[in-house]
Amino acid sequence: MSLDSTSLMPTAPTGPYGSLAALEARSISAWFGQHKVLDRVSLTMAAGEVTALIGPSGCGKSTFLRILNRMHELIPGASLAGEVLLDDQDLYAPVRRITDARRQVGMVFQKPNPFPTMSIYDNVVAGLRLTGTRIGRDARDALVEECLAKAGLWKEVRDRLRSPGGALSGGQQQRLCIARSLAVRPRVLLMDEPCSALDPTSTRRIEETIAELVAEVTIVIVTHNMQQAARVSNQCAFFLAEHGTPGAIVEHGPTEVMFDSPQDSRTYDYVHGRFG
Ligand SMILES: Nc1ncnc2c1ncn2[C@@H]1O[C@H](COP(=O)(O)OP(=O)(O)OP(=O)(O)O)[C@@H](O)[C@H]1O
Repeated sequence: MSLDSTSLMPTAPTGPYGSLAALEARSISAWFGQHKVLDRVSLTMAAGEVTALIGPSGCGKSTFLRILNRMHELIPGASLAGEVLLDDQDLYAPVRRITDARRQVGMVFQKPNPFPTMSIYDNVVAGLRLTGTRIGRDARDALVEECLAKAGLWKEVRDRLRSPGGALSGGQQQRLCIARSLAVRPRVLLMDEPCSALDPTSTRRIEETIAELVAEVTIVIVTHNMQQAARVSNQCAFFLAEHGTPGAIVEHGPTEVMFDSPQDSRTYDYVHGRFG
């Protein structure tokens, strides 16, 4: 597949976004009990870019993503080795609180998961309570509008902010989840197949939102949709777990190169739909 003129691939920002952060994974290995599922994976996810993680089912993409915001360690029996650095600071340093790591590295999941009975407004600010952030009413109102606007949802919900989040369509719920993630001002946003439960129109809107958001937050997205990886990402990393071995990165680089002239024939075969 070649990249075409419909690409939404954003360019790295040149604007006044001083807080853009790079995320670097160094030699990450992961286990569930005795089962090793990732083997020494290293990847730098550049500030102000969208990095897509691609590869067949079961090669460890979601596990890798969960390690990037310290969710992996919550799973009973799960363990890991290696380092994750957010702007050169160790995310797993003993002095760093886990809630702080999650605030700085947010996550949007495959299935939209707003609090269904909570209002749209309260959904957006729900993360503030969890992180113990206190702000006044006016600032809160402004934050809700800002985050809903950034998630591309403000115009659709501005007149019904007190309606329950669960009353929105699937695509709107996913954009509400993006707004909720943004409200705590993360420096990195992880997205685990955020469009796989959505129709093509909602998918397109989320992709447009990603293209706009990357000006202020570094994005890492797992996707099985190669057209989507081509449209939204600047960089791609191809994961593979061959013949029962733990997942590893075969190749990574600029998306255009990964699709048009990768070094490894397995990368070419995968992105062109020949397996997986
Ligand atoms: N909670 C868990 N307990 C035990 N094993 C797990 C758990 N979660 C994932 N695994 C195993 O870890 C390996 C990697 O799974 P993971 O979900 O990270 O892969 P993936 O590439 O994201 O797959 P998919 O594309 O299907 O989501 C698989 O062998 C899977 O069975």
